[in-house]
Amino acid sequence: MTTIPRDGKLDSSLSLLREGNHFIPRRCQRLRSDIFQTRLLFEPTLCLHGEAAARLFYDQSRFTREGAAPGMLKKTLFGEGGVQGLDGEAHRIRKQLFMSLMTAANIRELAELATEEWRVAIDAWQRRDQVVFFHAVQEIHLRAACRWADLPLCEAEVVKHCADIAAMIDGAGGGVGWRYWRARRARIRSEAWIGDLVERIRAGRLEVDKERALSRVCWHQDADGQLLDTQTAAVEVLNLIRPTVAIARYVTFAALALHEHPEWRQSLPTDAALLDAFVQEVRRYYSFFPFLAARVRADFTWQGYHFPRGTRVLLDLFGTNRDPRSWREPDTFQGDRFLREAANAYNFIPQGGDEHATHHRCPGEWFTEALIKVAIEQLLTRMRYRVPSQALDIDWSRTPIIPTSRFVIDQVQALPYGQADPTTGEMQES
Ligand code: HEM
Repeated sequence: MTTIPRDGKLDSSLSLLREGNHFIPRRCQRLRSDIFQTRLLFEPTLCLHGEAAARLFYDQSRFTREGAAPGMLKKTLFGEGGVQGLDGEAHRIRKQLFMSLMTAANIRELAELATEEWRVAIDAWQRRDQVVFFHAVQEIHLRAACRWADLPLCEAEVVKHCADIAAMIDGAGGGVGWRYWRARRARIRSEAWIGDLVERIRAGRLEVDKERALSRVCWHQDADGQLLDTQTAAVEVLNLIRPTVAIARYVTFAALALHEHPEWRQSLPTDAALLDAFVQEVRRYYSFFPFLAARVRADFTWQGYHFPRGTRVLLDLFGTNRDPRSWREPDTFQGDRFLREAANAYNFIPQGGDEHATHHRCPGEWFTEALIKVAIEQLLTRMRYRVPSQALDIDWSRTPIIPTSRFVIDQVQALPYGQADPTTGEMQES
C-alpha cells in the first residue's frame, strides 16, 4: 500500500477559506501528487485532482453523496433535502424531474425570454449614468427564469428576491462570516416565498401552467410515490431559479473576456463554431465552483492508495479545468481553444462530470451555454457601451470569484437589430 501524501497541518480549514480555488491544485503541485490527505473542520479528508481522479470520483459504486456536503453549504447554497444529497434510485427519480425540463424547446424558450429581458434592460440602461453589469444581469436572469418556470414575481419584490438569491450564491465560500449569515437568512426568506406558492398551488388557490417548472415540481412524485414536502419542493424550485441567476457570473466573465480580448468581437456573431468554443473557454477559464464532496462507500484501493469507508473526499474542479496534462497553457484565456483541444466528461468539469441523467452532473449546462450566448449576442450586436476605468482584477482565491468592480459599464446605447458593428460595440475609453 502506498502512503497518501499529507498536507502537514493539524487542520487546514482556514487555508481552504483563504486560498479557495487554489487550495487543492497548489498542494497537489507541491506534493507532486493527484491525491493528498488533510484535515478540514478536524475531519480527515482526501483531496483528488485531475482527469483520472474525476473518473474515480464519479464511480458511484465507490462514493456516496449522502452526508458529504458540509452542513453550512446546505444551509446556504443547496438547501436541505435537495437532489444534490440523494443517491441511487431516490436520486435517479428526482434527477429525472430536472432532466425532463431540459428539452430543446425549453432551452430555446428560456433564451427567447432572456433576449426579451435584455432588450428591456438595455433600453433602461441608456438612461442610467452607470450600470453595475453583474447585478443587472442577475436581475435579467431572475426575470427570465421566473417567466420560464411560470413563477409569479411581484414587480415590487424583484430587487429583494434577486438580492436574496445572489446572497445564497455569494455566501457559499464565506466561511462563518457575514457572507454566510446573510446567505442563511436569504435562504430562509426564499424558501418561505416559494413554499407559500407551492402550498397555494396545491390548495388550488393559485393557478399556474401545468407544463411549466413550478407546477411540475409541485406535483412531482418522488421514489416513494409521495409528493415532496413543501420545504423540499421549495428547495428544488430554487435549484432551478438560483443557478440560472448564477449564470450572471459567467456572463460577467464573458463581458470581461470580450473587453480584454477584443480580437474575438468581430467574428463571434457570425461564426457559430467559434461562439461555442468561446463559451466553453469562459466556463473553463472562469470556472467558479472550486470542488465537490463525496464519501467513500466501502474500503477500496486505487493506484495503490487505500480509501477507508466513510472518509470525505473532495474533487478539485477548478484545478482539473486547468490541468496542463489536459490543456495547453491552461492559465491563459484562448477564445478558440475548444476548436483545437479535446474536452471530455472528466477533464472539463466546470459543472461536474460524467453523465447528466445517471450521475450528479449539472442538468443546467444547456441553460448556461444558451444564456451566455444570448448575452454575447446582446453585447456585440444590440448595444454600444463603454467600460470606464475600474478595478477589473479578480481575486482568484475568493469563492466564488468575481471581478472586484462587478464590471461597470456606462454610455449605453441600444442598437437596432442588424445595424451594429461588433468591433465598435465597446467604445474606447475617452
Ligand atoms: C453558473 C452556472 C452553473 C454552475 C457553475 C453550476 C455548477 C454545478 C456543479 C459544480 C454541480 C455539481 C455536480 C456534481 O455534483 O457532480 C451542479 C449540480 C446541479 N446543478 Fe448546476 N451549475 C450551473 C447552472 C445550473 C442551472 C442553470 C441549473 C438549473 C436550471 C442547475 C441545476 C443544478 C442541479 C439541480 C444540480 C444537482 C444535480 C444532481 O445532484 O444530480 N445548475 N451544478
